[in-house]
Amino acid sequence: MKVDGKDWRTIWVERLPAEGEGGAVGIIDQTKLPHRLETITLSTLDDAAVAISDMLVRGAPLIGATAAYGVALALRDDASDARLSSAYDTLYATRPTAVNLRWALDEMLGLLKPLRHAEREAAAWKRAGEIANDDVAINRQIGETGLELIRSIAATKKPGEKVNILTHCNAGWLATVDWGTATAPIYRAHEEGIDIHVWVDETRPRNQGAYLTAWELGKAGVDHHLIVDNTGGHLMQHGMVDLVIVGTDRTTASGDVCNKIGTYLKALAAHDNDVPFYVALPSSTIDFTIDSGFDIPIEERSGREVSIVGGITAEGTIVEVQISPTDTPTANYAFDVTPARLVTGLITERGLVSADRAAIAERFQDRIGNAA
Ligand SMILES: CSC[C@@H](O)[C@@H](O)C(=O)COP(=O)(O)O
Repeated sequence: MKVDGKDWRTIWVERLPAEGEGGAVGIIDQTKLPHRLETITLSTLDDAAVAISDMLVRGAPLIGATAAYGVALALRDDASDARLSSAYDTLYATRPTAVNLRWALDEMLGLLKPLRHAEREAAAWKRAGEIANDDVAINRQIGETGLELIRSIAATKKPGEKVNILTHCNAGWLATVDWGTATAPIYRAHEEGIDIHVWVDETRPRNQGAYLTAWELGKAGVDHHLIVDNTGGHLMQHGMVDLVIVGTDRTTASGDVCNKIGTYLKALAAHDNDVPFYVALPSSTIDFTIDSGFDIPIEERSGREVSIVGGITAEGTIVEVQISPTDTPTANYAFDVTPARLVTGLITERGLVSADRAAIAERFQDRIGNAA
């Protein structure tokens, strides 16, 4: 997406490996947004692993793409089976919930394992690049699917009325390589001149809505308001939300949706108010090995994320402040599960799919066999 007139992706190749020199990957350091747009270079497997676990990159599809490049970086001086397998394990351990991580690592391992050691590094860079490029094309397609939904709602509006969309967390271009999942339909609708407005949940504790989604939408010129996490129910009761679109870190074969903590409460409020609740996802986010959402591992992160909030002072200094008594115990569950019955539909690269086992199996028949 464009930021101040310049085209950006969240991850890119800075240097392919050449004689005697390893490759390198550039990323936007998302821990610095929205106050600073800074990039850093990943040159080693550990750089990639830390970027994922410390959330310099985050969002299920981008975690997958970064892991793929992490494998490529790992093979620089050693392309043995042992190195491949330790790179897999190191990257797999970074974050537990987003299944795109396992998907991307399996893609890499499946391709590289049968190759001769001397062929592996170049093949890894090529496949990681394809995974990144495919993500862009898939999200663009998700945008087309979702655009139809937004168009049909826009057709019911009186002149001057906006289509109001609520989103949670950041399933924007920053969570992918480009376009985003939940935001792709929003950006496409904006491009088409449809009058849209987005309610952006701040998304405590890490504030992906406040720090990232609000920044993205602002840079793209999409009308939006940042709201605190508990506002959605009130807005829905007052007819101020036409549809909810969120992303997902893992959706099961039966259509249960795991996404950022708080998503479930939005789905409940949407259900109670007859507001359509859609989930946008690439098929790499479907875990065909799991049926119930309650079998999905839920990441628990440091309590510091709950008790300490970062921001910028009026003087432009970035600071962290403690918001609770220093000795208050905290709990930090990063994701929750929205049962399929609360999901109106899945917005995918293969069109709109019902959140139920038969519909998912029918649309993604070819993917089921690949499930580990
Ligand atoms: C297109 S991204 C989908 C999800 O990964 C997104 O909604 C989300 O929950 C991100 O969580 P994060 O903890 O920031 O990685």
